[in-house]
Amino acid sequence: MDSVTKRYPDGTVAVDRLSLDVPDRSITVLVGPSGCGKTTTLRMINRMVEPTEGTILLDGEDIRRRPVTDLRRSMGYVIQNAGLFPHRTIVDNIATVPRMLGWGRRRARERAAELMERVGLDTSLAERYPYQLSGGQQQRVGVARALAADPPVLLMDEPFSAVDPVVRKGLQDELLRIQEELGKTIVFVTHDIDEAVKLGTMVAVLREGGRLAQYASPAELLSAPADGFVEDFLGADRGIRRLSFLPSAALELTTDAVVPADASAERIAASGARYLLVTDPDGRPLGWAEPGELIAGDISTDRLLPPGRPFVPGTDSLRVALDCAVLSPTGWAVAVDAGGRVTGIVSQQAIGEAIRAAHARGRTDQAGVAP
Ligand SMILES: Nc1ncnc2c1ncn2[C@@H]1O[C@H](COP(=O)(O)OP(=O)(O)OP(=O)(O)O)[C@@H](O)[C@H]1O
Repeated sequence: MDSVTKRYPDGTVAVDRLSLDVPDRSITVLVGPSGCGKTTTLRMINRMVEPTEGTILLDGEDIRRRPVTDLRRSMGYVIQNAGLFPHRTIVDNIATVPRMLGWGRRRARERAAELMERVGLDTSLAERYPYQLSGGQQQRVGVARALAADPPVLLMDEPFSAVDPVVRKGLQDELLRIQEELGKTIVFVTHDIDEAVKLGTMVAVLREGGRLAQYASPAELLSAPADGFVEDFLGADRGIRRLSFLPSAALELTTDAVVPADASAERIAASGARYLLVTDPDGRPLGWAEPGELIAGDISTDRLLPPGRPFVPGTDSLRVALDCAVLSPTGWAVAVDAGGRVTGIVSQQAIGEAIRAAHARGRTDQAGVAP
């Protein structure tokens, strides 16, 4: 998208010289306050709105050179409240585009059933009408319908805004999974920065007047907002949210204070730690105790403090590790492997040091300083 401007006939400049390079097979999110031109931008991509100036290229070709019907067929479109046809059943809603493309009824219905499964809908809902589905289910139908003809591009305009936070999280997770499986190029509009940061490979923050404030990856956005507008828009806790993009794999774990429930008196005394983490015979965490409270060979679990939520280094972020440490009754986070067996513990202080080190590395990387 190269220096694209949309001026509506009444003079409103909805989008002002917007240039964006949308990467293939990833999710690009357009985010910003109400009226900043997100929907207009999205609709210029499928030519529901024609730009006043500038060019939009798809695979290097100016979209104005493609017949509109052809262009739209290569782009699934999902809107808020799904926009389903109320008098058609779910399966017929999903099969709409394949039928328009001349597919036989049976093949189109089979495709619809396959897509229902893909978006997490029970196929027993196929013969219902949209009003007989919950908002979240309708949104899933909307996604399935947009995917029906297997378009390479999906345009999504606030698709999950009308559902409650729990359903919304489920829909977001589902979209990330679908994207990973199908490798679609998705342009996603939202006014919710948390949704943008969660879903986006790249995030374009727009400001009033349809101007681009910043175009960056979520991690870059949170660590280096371009200006005060972006910083305000990101909200107060961006420091913590940024930790979601830092891995916990490099945390240094210690096992000195990890003891099995049948530990000897020498082992208990040898740790020298203020708190010991007691594990069961399989190595799973049972709870915390002070060494003086433990009787060798007879550690009764009902006297232990709860172990707290564990984290999995390599899978979980530093944000999760820090959260585990903050919630732990001892201030130490418990690290486990995929099977839930303790691999070590790490203190809040050590996590704090790892965060500082990661930030320092980030600053060096941004400055482009050679080691
Ligand atoms: N058909 C139109 N004619 C005139 N002005 C319009 C038209 N459509 C949109 N606008 C104006 O263009 C600006 C951008 O609108 P747009 O819908 O693209 O914003 P948005 O960021 O998607 O907003 P929201 O989050 O509220 O949906 C707004 O000021 C809007 O009032």
